[in-house]
Amino acid sequence: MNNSMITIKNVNKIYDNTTALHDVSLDIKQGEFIALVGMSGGGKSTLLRLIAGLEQPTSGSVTINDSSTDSLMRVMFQEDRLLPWMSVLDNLSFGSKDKNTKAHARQLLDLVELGDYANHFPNQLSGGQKQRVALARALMTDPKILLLDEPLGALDALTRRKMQDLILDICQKQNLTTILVTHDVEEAARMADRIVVMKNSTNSYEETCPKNRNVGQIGLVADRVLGEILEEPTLEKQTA
Ligand SMILES: Nc1ncnc2c1ncn2[C@@H]1O[C@H](COP(=O)(O)OP(=O)(O)OP(=O)(O)O)[C@@H](O)[C@H]1O
Repeated sequence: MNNSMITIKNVNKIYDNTTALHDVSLDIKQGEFIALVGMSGGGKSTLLRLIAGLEQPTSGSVTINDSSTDSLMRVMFQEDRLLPWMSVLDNLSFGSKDKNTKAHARQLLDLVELGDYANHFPNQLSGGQKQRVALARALMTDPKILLLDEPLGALDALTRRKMQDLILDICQKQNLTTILVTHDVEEAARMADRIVVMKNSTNSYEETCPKNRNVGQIGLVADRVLGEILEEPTLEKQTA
């Protein structure tokens, strides 16, 4: 049985004179957690945008192997993108008066441990709390695919670590197919089933992470991945 959720086949994405993606192929299984890492400008966010359907490839194909609905996929960004004039609860339910919608929103706030903050406004929350609201909001439509574009980049190390555990726990329990773009190789090694390194706009290196890994294994995987990333010639060398 083919249980692949996302199939990316020979994708190229060219903007004017810039090749953002070159011959990228990737098969992502249902329930798999993928981390995309690599040098700045390597095409990570571009690939995420193509998967989200926000842009189209120049050539090649991105196929989502599920009956497409609007709620299939949700993206979470580095900025929380909450509406400042709405309470936390309304940010999830978009002000809906529907009892079921509100109950679902409250359930999700409990899930992200913010049950007591439903009536707060975004400016009354810490950065980590705002990102937890953003996570709860992303889950409102019961998506099957979660796309995470550096969602923890602005958080301090301790909050970041707690958010990593929370996201992992939710993704596992809800069997979400997840793609995380991150600059933090240790975060990738801690969270992902598979790490894909974008090198010269190509996904030329992959690392499968051991299950139930310990701290030592996380460190080893992170080191190897970092070594792969740093092998890439600098931008100056590429254009020379
Ligand atoms: N809309 C656009 N128009 C023109 N060029 C773009 C556009 N979006 C991305 N690019 C270029 O494509 C390349 C890949 O960009 P992308 O943002 O995908 O990289 P990234 O790996 O996510 O980088 P970072 O880690 O810095 O966020 C870069 O050279 C970038 O300048």
